[in-house]
Amino acid sequence: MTAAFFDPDITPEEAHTAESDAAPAAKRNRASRKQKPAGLKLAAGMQTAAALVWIPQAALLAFSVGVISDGGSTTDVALAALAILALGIVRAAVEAAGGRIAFRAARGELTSRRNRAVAALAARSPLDIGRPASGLAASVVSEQAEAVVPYLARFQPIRMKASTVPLVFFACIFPISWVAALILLIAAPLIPIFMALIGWRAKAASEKQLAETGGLNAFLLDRLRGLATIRALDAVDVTAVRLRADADSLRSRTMAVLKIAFLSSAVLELFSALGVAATAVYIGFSLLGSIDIGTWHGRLTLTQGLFILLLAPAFFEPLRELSAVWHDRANGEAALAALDALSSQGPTILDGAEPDGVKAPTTVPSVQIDGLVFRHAPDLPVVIDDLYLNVAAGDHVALWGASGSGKTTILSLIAGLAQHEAGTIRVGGVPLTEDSAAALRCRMAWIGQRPHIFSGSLKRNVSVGRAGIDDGTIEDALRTVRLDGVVAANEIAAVGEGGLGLSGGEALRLALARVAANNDAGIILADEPTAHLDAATAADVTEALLALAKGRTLIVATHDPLLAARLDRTIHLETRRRGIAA
Ligand SMILES: Nc1ncnc2c1ncn2[C@@H]1O[C@H](COP(=O)(O)OP(=O)(O)OP(=O)(O)O)[C@@H](O)[C@H]1O
Repeated sequence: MTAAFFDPDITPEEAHTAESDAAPAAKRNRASRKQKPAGLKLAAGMQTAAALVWIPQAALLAFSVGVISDGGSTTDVALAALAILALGIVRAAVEAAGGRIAFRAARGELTSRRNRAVAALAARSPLDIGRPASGLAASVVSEQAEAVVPYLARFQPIRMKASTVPLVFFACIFPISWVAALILLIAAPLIPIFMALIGWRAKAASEKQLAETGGLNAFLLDRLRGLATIRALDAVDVTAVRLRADADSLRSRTMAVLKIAFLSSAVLELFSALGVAATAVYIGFSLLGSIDIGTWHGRLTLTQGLFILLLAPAFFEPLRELSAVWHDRANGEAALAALDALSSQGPTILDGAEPDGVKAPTTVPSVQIDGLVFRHAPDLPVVIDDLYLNVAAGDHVALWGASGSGKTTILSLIAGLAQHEAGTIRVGGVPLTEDSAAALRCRMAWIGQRPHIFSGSLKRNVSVGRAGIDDGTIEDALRTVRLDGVVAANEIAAVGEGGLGLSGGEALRLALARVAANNDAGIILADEPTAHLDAATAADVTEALLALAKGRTLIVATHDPLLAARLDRTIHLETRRRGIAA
């Protein structure tokens, strides 16, 4: 059993992924999250090498034109033409292979960061009020995270290209003409300077836009869940106005990001066009004989001039590509930061990084609590203070106390859903620790006040993705809780989201069926199972629960005197802090 069993916002599939590496992933440090995938370096190297192939191509092209202008025939340049073609093919192949490697590496990196974020979310304690809103988490993990791929697959290789290729081209041009080299040298640095200035603004704008998107998603999901309440309180218009305002704000943030993206492209096009034009003017006048400075030896020849002219646009090409992907960087870094924020540590459930092979008790477990102390956060007062509790194997007990006395908290602590501050909890004699929690939780079943029902068939709702639960077991479980006649178990969409189509009592019986299908659960933890039910339905649920609890340990937090009276004993909790030895 994992946190996902208790967490309505995590699907069984996510739970399965998260289960394997929840805690270790959550504990990885920030530095490791900043590492870039290894394949990207290779891809960047290949794309840079492909760009440099243009140098011999340009040299051969200039040489061929020079030969023809000196009266040579096309056969004199046939070999050069073939070499240009061959180099072109090599260049295209290397570039395509580099692109493919970069894309694969980026997708792999995104998948592992997504898994890390989902694992960290699954490991967060359900008692943690600082957990990210479900809509925000869903938006970051599914939608915003996609911005990581273009950032890693395009921006990273192009950045390497932009920092290498112009320097090599400069080194090729400088020995021929220092004036042409000087023109490029003056035009080139202006581009990164302006790009950096614009980039800072772009990143800030992009972060704001992503935050706004996440906020809007969280708001939307929250309000959709509470649609009935909103209607009942006649707050539809207010909600619509707020939604419209949020959507407007998102629109203006998106436009701000786009404005900056267009501005950065315009700046770059301007400087690269000026650089190429100035080089062309210089070479043109040099060839016409109007200018005879700028070369190291004599006047510029046609071959030399053409070679420089062919290299000049290619000199700016990587910088132009950099501009095209510049806002990928802003979006990508903002998405990485958002994923990292989801993966950041908060209060977690007990779930060890490397279970040390602790064996859960094979017989029906007892629960023994000694000197338990718990607070929800370091700056909050203690909720459970020095609690002693002894529940023998097979015992059925009620936790009784005023609202706020800590009944739900105690059940959560027994299930290891939060870390206690002091004291020990033993389940079947095994101390509940990071290492033993996962194994011990496999022996527990939880019935919450409002069990989360997933949209889909009853069968899927009973099995919730757990391995080893076959159709026969599910049908038996539904029969045990007398749900078999309510809706067809196999029907794909038998139940709507949040249990739509089931009454409150039926939803609770469905939660009981989940327990009935779990033969390993030696302890049942039930949190106010009869709350919100009418007397007849509460009696039904009580009967079903008691039938299910035969031969198992049962701890029920309840305010229901009829339910408490049916259990072996009642443990009274004082409101606030002090527990009673039981
Ligand atoms: N996630 C949380 N973060 C901070 N404080 C919390 C959190 N959950 C509960 N509390 C506080 O802890 C105390 C105990 O809450 P708990 O839900 O365990 O009480 P309870 O006895 O189950 O109440 P009820 O009978 O109303 O369900 C309460 O004062 C409550 O305000």
